[in-house]
Amino acid sequence: MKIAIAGSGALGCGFGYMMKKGGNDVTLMDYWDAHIQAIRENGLSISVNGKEDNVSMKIGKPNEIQDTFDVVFVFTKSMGLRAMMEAIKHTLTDDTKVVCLLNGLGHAKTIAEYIPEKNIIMGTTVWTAGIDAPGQTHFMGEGPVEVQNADPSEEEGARQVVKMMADCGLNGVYSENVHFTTWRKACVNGTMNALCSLLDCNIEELFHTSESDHLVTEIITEFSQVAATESVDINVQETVDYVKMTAEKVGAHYPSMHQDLQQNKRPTEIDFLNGAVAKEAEANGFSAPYCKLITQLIHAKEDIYGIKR
Ligand SMILES: NC(=O)C1=CN([C@@H]2O[C@H](COP(=O)(O)OP(=O)(O)OC[C@H]3O[C@@H](n4cnc5c(N)ncnc54)[C@H](OP(=O)(O)O)[C@@H]3O)[C@@H](O)[C@H]2O)C=CC1
Ligand SMILES: CC(C)(CO)C(=O)C(=O)O
Repeated sequence: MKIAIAGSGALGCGFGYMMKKGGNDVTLMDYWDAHIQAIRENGLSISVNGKEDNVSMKIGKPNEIQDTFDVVFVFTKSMGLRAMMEAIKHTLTDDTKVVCLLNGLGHAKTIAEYIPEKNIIMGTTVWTAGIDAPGQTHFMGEGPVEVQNADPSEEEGARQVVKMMADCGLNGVYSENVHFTTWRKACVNGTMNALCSLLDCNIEELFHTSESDHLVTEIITEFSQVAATESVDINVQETVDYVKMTAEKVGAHYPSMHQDLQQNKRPTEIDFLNGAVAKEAEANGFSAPYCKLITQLIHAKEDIYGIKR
C-alpha cells in the first residue's frame, strides 16, 4: 500500500517504520525541522522492543509532498489534528482512507469536516513510543491496534488496513464497536496520563500508590456517566480492571502526556480527555468534579512551565 504518516513524532515513526519493513511504500510528513533533517541525513534510528535498527525513510513537510496515498495515518497531537487535515488535503484522493489512532475524544467529527465518512477509519492503540532525539525514536509493546470504519457500509476498507497492519507485526484487530473502544481507551488516558503527569511518575509507580484505586475508580465513574449520554456503555468495574491490566502490560512507561508536560514542556491533550468529559457533563446538566479539577491542575502546571496553549 502507498501510505503516508501525517505527524511523524514518536508513534508516527514507529508505525511508519513497521509498515515500511512490512513492504509498504511509506512517506513521513512532519514540521519539525531538526527531525526532518536528521532523518534525511542519517535515516530513522529506531529501537523496537529494544532491537536497534536504522532505515532510510522518505520525509517532508506536508506542502512539500506532491504524491497522493491509499492510506494516511494521522499521528499529530489532538490539538494539531485540524491543522494537519487542512495541510494534507492535496494528498487525499476520493478513496484515500484516513486512519486516526489519536488518544482523546471527538476526533471523528474533526476529520469529517475534511473527508467523507466512507473514508474515515477510527481506532486506538496501546503500542507505546517516545522520541529520544531528532531522528531517534523507540517503539514498544505488542499492540493491539483496534480499528473500525466510521461508515457501517465500508467494512472491507477497514479490514484491508487491519490485514496490512497484522502482516507488518502491528497486531491489527477489527473492532466491532469503535465508539466503545475509543471511550475505553479514553479511560486509560484519563486516568494514567493525567495522574502520572500531575504526580510526575510512571505508570508502575502510579499503581503502587495507596490512592490509585480510589482515584482511578472516581475518574472512570465520571467518564462512564458522560459516555452514557452518547449511548456507550462503560461498565466501571470492568474498565477499572482493563486499565489495571493495561498498566501491567506497559509497566514503567511514562505516558505521552507526561512526555509532553514534564519532559518536553509542550501543551497537553487534557482538553480532549478529562477536560472534554468535564465539559460534556456540564452540558448535560451534571458535574464531573475529578475531571474538572484534574484539567484545571494540568492547565495550571502548563502555566507554571510557561507552556503556550
Ligand atoms: N507516545 C505514545 O506512547 C502514545 C501516543 N498516543 C497518541 O498518539 C498521538 C501522537 O502521539 P506521539 O506520537 O506520542 O506524539 P509526539 O509528540 O511524539 O509527536 C506528535 C507531533 O509533535 C511534534 N513534535 C514532537 N516532539 C517535538 C519536538 N521536540 N519539537 C518540535 N515538535 C515536536 C511533531 O509535530 P509538529 O512538528 O507538527 O509539531 C510530531 O509530529 C497522540 O494523540 C498520543 O496521545 C497513543 C498511544 C501511545
Ligand atoms: C501508554 C498508553 C498506552 C497508556 O497511557 C498511552 O496511550 C500513552 O502513553 O498516551
